[in-house]
Amino acid sequence: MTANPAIVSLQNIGKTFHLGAHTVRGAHDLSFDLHSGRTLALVGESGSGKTTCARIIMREYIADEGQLLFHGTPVTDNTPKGLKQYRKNVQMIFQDPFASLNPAHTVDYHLRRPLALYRRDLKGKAVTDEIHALLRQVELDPELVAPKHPHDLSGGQRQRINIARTLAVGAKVIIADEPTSMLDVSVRQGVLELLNRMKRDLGLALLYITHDVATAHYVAEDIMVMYGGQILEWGDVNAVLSNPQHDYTRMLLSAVPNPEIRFDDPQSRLDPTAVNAVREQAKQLHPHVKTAGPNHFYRHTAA
Ligand SMILES: Nc1ncnc2c1ncn2[C@@H]1O[C@H](COP(=O)(O)OP(=O)(O)OP(=O)(O)O)[C@@H](O)[C@H]1O
Repeated sequence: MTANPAIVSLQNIGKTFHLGAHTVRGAHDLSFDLHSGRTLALVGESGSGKTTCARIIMREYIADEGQLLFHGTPVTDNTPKGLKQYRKNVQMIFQDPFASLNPAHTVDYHLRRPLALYRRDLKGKAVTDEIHALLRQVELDPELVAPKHPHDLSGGQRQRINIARTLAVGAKVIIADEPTSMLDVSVRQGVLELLNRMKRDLGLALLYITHDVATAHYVAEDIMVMYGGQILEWGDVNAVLSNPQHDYTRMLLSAVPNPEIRFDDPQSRLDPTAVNAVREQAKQLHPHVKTAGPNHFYRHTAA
C-alpha cells in the first residue's frame, strides 16, 4: 500500500526495431512508475533508449512486450478518442522549443488551441482569462507576451510557452525530453526551477530525460541510468550519484569533472572525449548488455 500510487507505470516494456537484416533493441524489460509530485530522471548517453522510452509513454510507439498502465489500468484503447483522452493527461515537452511552435501564430493562439480542444467549458472572456493565468503560471507577463509570435521570444520564453500548453491541456504527467539542452546556459536554471515548482504546486509527475547526469540531482528525486535500452541502475538520486554501484554509472559520473558543480556552470558539461572513453569501456565491461540478466542491474533500496 502506497500513499502516492503511480499515475503511469511501465511493466516489462520491450521494443525492437527492425532495420533490414538488423534488429535494434530500443527498450528491454523496462519497469518503472511515475508518481504525482515527483521527478524521475532518465539518464543515458545518445542511443541508450531514452527517447524510445518517452515515445512508448506518449504512445507514439506501441511496445512489443509488456504493459503501459494509467492509474493501474492497462492502456489499450488506440482509437483517436482513446489517444486524445490519454494525452489530455500525459504530455511531452521537446528539446527544441522553437520547432514545436508555429511561427505564423501568436502565443495567444498557441494557448487558445489546447483550451478549445480540452477545456470546452470555457467560453469568451473566460478563455482569455485562462490564457493570462497560464502565462502568469509560467512567469511570463500576459499583456506583453500573449500577442507575440515565437520569433519575438527568447528560447527560454518559448520553452515556457510549451510548458504552459501542457498546463492548458490539464496534463498530470509531463515527459520532458532534454528540455533545456538547446537553451542558453543562463536561462536553463529558470526553466528547471519552473518545472520543479509546477511539480510541487500542481502535483505533476515528471520524467526528466537528459544525457547530462550533472543536472539530474537538481530536478529529480529518483534517477535511472540507461544503456543499450536497459536500466542499469536506479534509485534515490542522491544515493545513486553519491554512491554509484554500477560500473557504467561510475564511468558516466567520472566523465563529469565534479558532480557537485552546478548545472549552469559550463564545466558541468560532459567532455566528449571522456564520454567516448566511457562508451568503449562500457561495451567491454558489458558486451552482452542487450541481453543482460539481472546480475547486470543494481537497485538502490530506500534506507
Ligand atoms: N524509429 C526507429 N527506427 C529504428 N531504430 C530506432 C528508431 N528509434 C530509435 N531507434 C534505435 O533505438 C536505439 C535507442 O534510440 P533512442 O533514440 O531511444 O536513444 P536516445 O537515448 O534517446 O538517444 P538520443 O539522446 O540521441 O536521442 C538506437 O540504437 C536507435 O538507433
